[in-house]
Amino acid sequence: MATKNLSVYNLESVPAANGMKFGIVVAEWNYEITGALAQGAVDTLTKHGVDEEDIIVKHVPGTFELPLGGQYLAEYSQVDAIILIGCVIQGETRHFDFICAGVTQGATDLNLKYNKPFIFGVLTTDNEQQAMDRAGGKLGNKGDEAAVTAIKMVALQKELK
Ligand SMILES: Nc1c(NC[C@H](O)[C@H](O)[C@H](O)CO)[nH]c(=O)[nH]c1=O
Ligand SMILES: CC(=O)[C@@H](O)COP(=O)(O)O
Repeated sequence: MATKNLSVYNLESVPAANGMKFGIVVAEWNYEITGALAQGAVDTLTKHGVDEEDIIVKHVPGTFELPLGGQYLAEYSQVDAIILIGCVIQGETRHFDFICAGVTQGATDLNLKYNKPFIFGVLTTDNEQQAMDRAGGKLGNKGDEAAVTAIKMVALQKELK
């Protein structure tokens, strides 16, 4: 089955995001990738009505630190949702497996601990080309997907509160 383009979505399915506030935590590892993902997320948020001043962008050393960086934003800022941006590329050892497991469990735990959307904007790839393809390449930008997901989850929570 063909891999989905991460930047292709039904625009009408995305609620207006005016007034919503977002945090974005960006891993510095593979920054040529994560920087592009973060820019895609910011561009998509603003396209759907978010003011740039309502987007807080912070950086952490690596993907393993994303959950704690997200927790800092949840504790010390007033954002409605937090997007975690990282790129883990398989190396020679099993380190890849442990980073991916740690960020996945960490992000999952934060969603439930804070009753707030923490969006998994992390690429976990076999090689750099797969990452490039998903950071503004032929398969779109995972940052776009993460931003749309964040908007939809914030809108859902506002609807139900
Ligand atoms: N290999 C990658 C890493 N490794 C660093 C870890 O994320 C972490 O910062 C370190 O283990 C110290 O706790 N990080 C990535 O984001 N991507 C990688 O491919
Ligand atoms: C995913 C990683 O931590 C990776 O870059 C480390 O490479 P290696 O497994 O070859 O040490």
